[in-house]
Amino acid sequence: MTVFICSLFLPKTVHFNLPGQPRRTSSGLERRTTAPTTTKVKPKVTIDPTPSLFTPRPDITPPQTPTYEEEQPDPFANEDGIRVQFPNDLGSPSDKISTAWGGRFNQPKSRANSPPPAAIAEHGRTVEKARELGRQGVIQPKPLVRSESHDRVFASAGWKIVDADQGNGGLRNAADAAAREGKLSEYTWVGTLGMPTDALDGTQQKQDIEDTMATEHDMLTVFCSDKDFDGHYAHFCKQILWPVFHYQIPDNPKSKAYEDHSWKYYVNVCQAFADKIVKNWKRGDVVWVHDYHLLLVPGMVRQKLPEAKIGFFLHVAFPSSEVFRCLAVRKELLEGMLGANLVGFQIPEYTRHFLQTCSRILNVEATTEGIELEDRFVDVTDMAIGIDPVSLGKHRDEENVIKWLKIMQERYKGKRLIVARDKLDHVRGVRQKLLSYELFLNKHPEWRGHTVLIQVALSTSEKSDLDATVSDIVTRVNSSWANLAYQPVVYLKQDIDYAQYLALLTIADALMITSQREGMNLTSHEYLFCQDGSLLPEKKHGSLILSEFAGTASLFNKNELSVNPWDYRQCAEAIRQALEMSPEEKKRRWELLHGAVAQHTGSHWFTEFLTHLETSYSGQHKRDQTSVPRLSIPNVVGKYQQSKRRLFVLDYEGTLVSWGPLTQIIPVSPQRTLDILNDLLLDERNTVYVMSGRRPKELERVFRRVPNLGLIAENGCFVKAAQSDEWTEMADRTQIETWKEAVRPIFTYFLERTPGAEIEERHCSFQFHYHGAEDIEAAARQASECASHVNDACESQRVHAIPLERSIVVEPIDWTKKTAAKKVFEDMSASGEGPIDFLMVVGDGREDEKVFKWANYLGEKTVQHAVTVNLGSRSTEATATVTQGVSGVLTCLQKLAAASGGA
Ligand SMILES: O=P(O)(O)OC[C@H]1O[C@H](O[C@H]2O[C@H](CO)[C@@H](O)[C@H](O)[C@H]2O)[C@H](O)[C@@H](O)[C@@H]1O
Repeated sequence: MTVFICSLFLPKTVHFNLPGQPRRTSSGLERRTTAPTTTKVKPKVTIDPTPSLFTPRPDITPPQTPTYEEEQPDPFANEDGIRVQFPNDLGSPSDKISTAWGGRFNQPKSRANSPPPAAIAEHGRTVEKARELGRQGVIQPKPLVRSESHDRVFASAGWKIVDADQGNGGLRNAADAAAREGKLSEYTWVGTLGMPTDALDGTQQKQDIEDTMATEHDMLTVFCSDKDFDGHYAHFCKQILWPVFHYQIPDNPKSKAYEDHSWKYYVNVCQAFADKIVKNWKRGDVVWVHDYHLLLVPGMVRQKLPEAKIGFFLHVAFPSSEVFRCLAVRKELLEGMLGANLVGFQIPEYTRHFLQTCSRILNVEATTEGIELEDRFVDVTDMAIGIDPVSLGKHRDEENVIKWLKIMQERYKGKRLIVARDKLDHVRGVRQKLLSYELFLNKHPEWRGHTVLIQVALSTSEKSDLDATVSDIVTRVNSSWANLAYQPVVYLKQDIDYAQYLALLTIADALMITSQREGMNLTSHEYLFCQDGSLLPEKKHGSLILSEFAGTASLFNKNELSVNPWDYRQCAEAIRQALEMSPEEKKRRWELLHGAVAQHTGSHWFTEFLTHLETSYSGQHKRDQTSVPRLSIPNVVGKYQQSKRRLFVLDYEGTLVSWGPLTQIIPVSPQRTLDILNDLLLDERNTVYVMSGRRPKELERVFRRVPNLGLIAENGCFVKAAQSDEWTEMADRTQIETWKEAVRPIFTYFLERTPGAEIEERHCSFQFHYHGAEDIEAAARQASECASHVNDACESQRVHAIPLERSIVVEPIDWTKKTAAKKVFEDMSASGEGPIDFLMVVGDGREDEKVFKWANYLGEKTVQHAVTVNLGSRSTEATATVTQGVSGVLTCLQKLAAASGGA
């Protein structure tokens, strides 16, 4: 069994050694597909000449920026040649995000802009459209900078597989840790190389790269055209999904979240992933798809492989349904995700949002466990990712980190340091942080000259005014309070290497995260780890200032200094608190925070998800109609004859008679049904209950000619015991009346806006029917809105609105067919007439599933023979099915009644 870990970027990519260009020399041999061109003497090239802030002292030599004059070790690899996975939330330090895709000198350039996007070309308005988009801030593909000779150079260049600097470091670290701990044996990554590949089309080299990735690195390479990748990643992911998932509200005039041509590229890339998976999948394999880049993949794979075990995990936030519903392709995205057997989120808030969004937009039933689709159930859960303390510990103790610590100790002697490393995009809240720091210095003159904010800011492809705004604030703060010996803000608009990063986290007095939204934030975990005092005992247990909008906050129980990044006063106060907190208080908080980090490791997350997926899959698989065996009548007859006390719980419409809409006058029960029930009741060992959504009076009328029959009405809210004329109201009347008062005006409101719809009120439920509506589609939208309103308004009242076929029903959560059946069973068991040793439940609907589940879980000790039978087409908890519908059920009951005589 192989686990396919599907993520947009593979952990490895290709480095080309071009003539006259620096040679990269991390692990792996250089390969050459075609004959090498003559290599001239290589000029000395220095990459990434990070200007140092720190004045080197003769006695302390800072680690040098590596050059490529000679074969150099990978500057980001450790001694074993293993490349360090840099901070989980941001990617590698060498990853200049703006130039990452198609911008590296040692990888081909993109053909993305040639020809122009179809939608633009089709309208014949290329220039005009481009200008218009430009005015709106949309980044258009840059002019083509490659040529045929460019392609030839790459096609004949030597190449090697190297560790990639793009992608989700948290995921990779978690997979590595799980594998190291022996919890993950066979796995294969599926992803792209994170570089343009059009230039390699038709070359042997492309095939060789694909083969090497597969055979030597267990990685399946997904190739897509540069145009598809660019439209998918730079546009649809970055301009539409990323902002919307992080609450950059599309109503904002600057929002780019409109429906545009990039959707089709998103579809194409997802399809390329799905095709690759389908081609390589074998029965029993697990497909685990990651993050917002690949939302459609689970659905696409499910279409081709209905049996596949598919998990999906969203690493970023999932917004409230009010924000998500602004996406033009909202349905498609949700349906794509629901192709999985298990959908996972970082924290409960995102899970809640997703369940609510599905219920509102897709009009499906959402329970706390997941989503009930027509033909299957999708489990939904949350489990927070974490870091890998073992490998982090190793890196933290490396010589380079210690060197940098010394440098910084010297440079910032006597200063208190607040540190941060963020992507410079709006959602990370760097602007808010700087403004809060400015306010802090204004309010607390005593801290001027003694505190420094070190902000590392990584550029992004997002061209925005944010860059300028942030630089202005930095200049303003520095010009207000700096002097020759002091600079209050050190602002690095570039990345730092891994050793510097770990040194920064170790020497800090506080880490400040002010994300406006963030899926998780593992930088804070790494910081807490580095604050254990093992390298710098005098700098330990530093404070964590953390936005309440970062997913991580939900793990920390407010032991961090929790802030709302928009509340500058609160943030400024948190800085003061962090700096002035007593050592005891810092220690107390750190221990609790560190405990949470140690408990939620990446490896734990990884294995927990796969275990949950296994359970979800087997549960769901068991319920798939095709895998539930046909009811064997001889077998049931055998059990029936062995038993002394029997209970039958039989659904009415759809099971004992053909189904009729609840609003219609109840059909007269066919004589055959009544006769069979009477035959069954001739045997004194039998007790028979019929359960229905109908009102008590209706059931009484229908079954008046079946004396001694027990009845369960209104889906479990009323029970009439067999041999009794009295109804017992199971539900709490006051509670019912209270929520009905809240629901009534909501129903009336939507009724007025849905011509042709009608409301049906029962004792314990309300139903909004729209099968007679003039415009069914509009009515379905109104009904789903109505259900959301009811669910919001009555959240605390133990009632829920559920979409049904052309209606929604609002009914209590605590009284169901299951609770009624259970009560009947318990009362009979307590009656002193001996245990029930035969229980048969037959039904066809959603409500009956709960009864099946209850009956199956009773176990042999409680009831020797429990038979649960489903005759619907849905996935089911029942242990058997009948395929001939009502007639099949009646035949079975008839045979049982006949078998009584022979007992
Ligand atoms: O920038 P992208 O290539 O689109 O990827 C988005 C980010 O993905 C990763 O971060 C996300 O996952 C982290 C681990 O689960 C989580 O802590 C974080 O909040 C998420 O945003 C990746 O680590 C980042 O570098 C990417 O920017």
